[in-house]
Amino acid sequence: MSSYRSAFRPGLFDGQVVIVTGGGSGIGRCTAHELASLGAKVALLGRNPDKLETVRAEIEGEGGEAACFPLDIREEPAVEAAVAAVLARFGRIDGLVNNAGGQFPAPLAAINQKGWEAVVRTNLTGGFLVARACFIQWMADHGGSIVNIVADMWNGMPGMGHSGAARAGMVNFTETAAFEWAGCAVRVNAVAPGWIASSGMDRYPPHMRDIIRGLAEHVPLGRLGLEAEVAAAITFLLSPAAAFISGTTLRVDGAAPNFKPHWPAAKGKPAPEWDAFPLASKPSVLGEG
Ligand SMILES: CCCCCCC/C=C/C(=O)SCCNC(=O)CCNC(=O)[C@H](O)C(C)(C)COP(=O)(O)OP(=O)(O)OC[C@H]1O[C@@H](n2cnc3c(N)ncnc32)[C@H](O)[C@@H]1OP(=O)(O)O
Ligand SMILES: NC(=O)C1=CN([C@@H]2O[C@H](COP(=O)(O)OP(=O)(O)OC[C@H]3O[C@@H](n4cnc5c(N)ncnc54)[C@H](OP(=O)(O)O)[C@@H]3O)[C@@H](O)[C@H]2O)C=CC1
Repeated sequence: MSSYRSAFRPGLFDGQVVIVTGGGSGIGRCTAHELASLGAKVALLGRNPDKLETVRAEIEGEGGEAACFPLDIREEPAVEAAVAAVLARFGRIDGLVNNAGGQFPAPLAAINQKGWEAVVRTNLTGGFLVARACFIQWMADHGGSIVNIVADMWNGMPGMGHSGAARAGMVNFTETAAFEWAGCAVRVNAVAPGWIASSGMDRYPPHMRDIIRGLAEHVPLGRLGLEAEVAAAITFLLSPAAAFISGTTLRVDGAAPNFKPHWPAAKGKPAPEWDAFPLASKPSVLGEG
């Protein structure tokens, strides 16, 4: 019996198979737990096999079913082989959570071609390759739902120019795929997290720690988001509740892009009303673990 307290009804994804890239940590791990708690069989994709295996064991320890498929999403043959392996193992693919991603912080002038391409391939090309493989190998004939995780980098993001460009590309890919693949009953949406207290926050260098700790002051809701709050948005978009939603990008950001400096954000980092995932990452940079 899963300890995950999903807002969605038990059994919602019974019999379904969902791929979660970047499923070995953070938002991907949390989403994998939520989907498994709702009955989905989860295919965990990521580079580090040990991280994937840990999450697989967690899910199976809670009564769910999962399997690991290590790969680098930037490598087309590996992506095609992993999707084929998911089909060989589970026999179908109903959903894809294109979550793997990340970047290194650097000003534009300090990013060389190799670095630019490493990040663009991670956050744009890789997502395209996984979506395309799922579409060609299964969804074109059987339908499905794809959720691409992007980032709240609207109007540019200093220090994240490579990632912001890739995420903008992924939003546009989402819009085009939603149209091209609609005739095959494939819905394609994106979720744009704002600042989320995930394991990812501990991957930034020490000189950024004070900046990260101060981010909540620029969020109208006065706090960072939870991994489970992103997972819930993803789960909604995968679910039948979103059957007429395709081509959209759902922001999960506490209204951060609406912040204006003449008006204070909510004070005191209010406790979330709903904390679905007791096992969520506790990023040390935020002093929570
Ligand atoms: C304002 C505060 C925070 C705001 C948060 C904004 C919202 C977003 C949040 C998140 O996304 S949380 C997720 C966090 N997780 C990560 O970011 C993952 C960590 N990053 C990585 O794993 C890697 O950077 C990568 C992006 C996946 C790329 O990995 P890869 O193994 O392919 O690359 P590398 O071999 O490490 O480097 C390749 C190449 O890139 C250049 N480069 C790398 N680091 C830097 C740097 N610090 N400055 C400039 N250039 C860099 C360089 O050309 C590297 O090649 P070599 O020189 O090593 O040959
Ligand atoms: N936390 C936040 O505030 C925000 C996060 N996001 C995005 O949400 C997503 C999840 O981030 P989060 O959980 O916070 O951070 P994590 O760093 O914990 O998760 C990123 C995951 O992506 C995987 N990954 C990265 N590159 C590759 C690759 N080339 N091939 C396969 N897997 C890869 C990593 O696995 P491995 O280590 O095995 O490679 C890791 O599990 C990312 O796309 C992130 O950029 C967007 C906005 C804000």
